Amino acid sequence: MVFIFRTLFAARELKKPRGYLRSKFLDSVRLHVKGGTGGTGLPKFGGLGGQGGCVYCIGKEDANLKTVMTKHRGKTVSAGHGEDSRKTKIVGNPGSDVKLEVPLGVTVYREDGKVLGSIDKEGETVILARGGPGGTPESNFLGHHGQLHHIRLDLKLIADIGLVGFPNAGKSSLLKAISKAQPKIANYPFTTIKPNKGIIFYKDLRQISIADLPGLIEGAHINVGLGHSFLKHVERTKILLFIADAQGFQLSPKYPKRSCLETVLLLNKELELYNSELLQKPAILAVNKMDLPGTDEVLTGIKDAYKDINSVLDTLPEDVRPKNVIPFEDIIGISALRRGPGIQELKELLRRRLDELAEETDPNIVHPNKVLRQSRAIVKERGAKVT
Ligand SMILES: Nc1nc2c(ncn2[C@@H]2O[C@H](COP(=O)(O)OP(=O)(O)OP(=O)(O)O)[C@@H](O)[C@H]2O)c(=O)[nH]1
Repeated sequence: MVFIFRTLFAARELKKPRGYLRSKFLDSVRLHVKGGTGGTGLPKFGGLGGQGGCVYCIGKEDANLKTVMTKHRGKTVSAGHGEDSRKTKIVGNPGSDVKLEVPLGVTVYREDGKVLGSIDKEGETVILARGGPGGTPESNFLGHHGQLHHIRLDLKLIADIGLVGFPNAGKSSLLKAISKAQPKIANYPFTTIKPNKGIIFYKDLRQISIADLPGLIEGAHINVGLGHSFLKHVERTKILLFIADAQGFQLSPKYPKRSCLETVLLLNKELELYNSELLQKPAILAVNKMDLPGTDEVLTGIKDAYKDINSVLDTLPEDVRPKNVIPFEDIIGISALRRGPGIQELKELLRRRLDELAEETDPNIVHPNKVLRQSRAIVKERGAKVT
């Protein structure tokens, strides 16, 4: 009997979390960092102590937070102390700096929530803890301690396009169809449990990055499903690409079945509840699985609905209605499976829209969309004109 219990308990203890849940992706790391102490001066000769070294992070394209974590887990990352002043070396050498290589898209937060800086480009640096100054006559020749901080490195993927959709909509299939990424594809929700990033290559060597974010579901903003933990990655993308299953979505029999239009509005609502500023980003809607029967009518229905979406909203259940509806720049039908129809068109469209956006944000170019967006913002600010 005892043997049976022991064996059973041992088996339970040894059981590791399922492979697909053991994600290698880390998007937040906490560290304890300490700048070096300044060296002591030499009063007899007026010698100055060396400055303590700094701990800083530097942007590197292929770095990841997992490596930072494994290297420094449970330890204080400390820079070297400044050298004391000596008879033979009146000014002490500065302490050695410690450099942490971090991926692009990292924001550094201090323990009190203050943002120390962010890393968006290769080689960009942010000081995490400064070294203390060396001893001088003003400080009685005593070196000062370096800064000591608990910091958080928070990664938000930087991509040109952010792919958002409900589980099973075909995000991974689309990523695979238009880029060289190899995401996991399966016919059950939540196959994607970590963000995937792919690069779309064009014949003229142009490259566009696209991030596939794990499936959102109704209530993600209150942490239902995988919650909104991955929604932050949308913040640093330039264009949002919504993908919806033309057949609609039902998470399980206890949840209501949502039509394709309802899933799009629910996605809109989840983004709005997470951060309403996300709705200002240019957005494209791709209705997927157009190879299946009856989907042409669904696409036409959605295009018609978006011609006057506010009147359609009144006919829909209250729980799917967002306060502000995203004005999609394009609505396109695609079939992501086996690079079906619409994929090439979507690839070109993404490129065109990104180019237009770049022109819009260039202050030297007056682009019609820029004028339109600005006038929309003015109307919002001042309210509608009553005549
Ligand atoms: N018929 C058809 N099936 C598709 C198409 N695109 C994707 N699928 C199928 O839909 C299912 C889900 O596809 P995925 O690409 O894994 O969907 P996902 O949105 O990444 O799903 P999550 O990982 O759960 O977020 C798979 O069985 C795909 O084969 C399509 O264009 N046509």
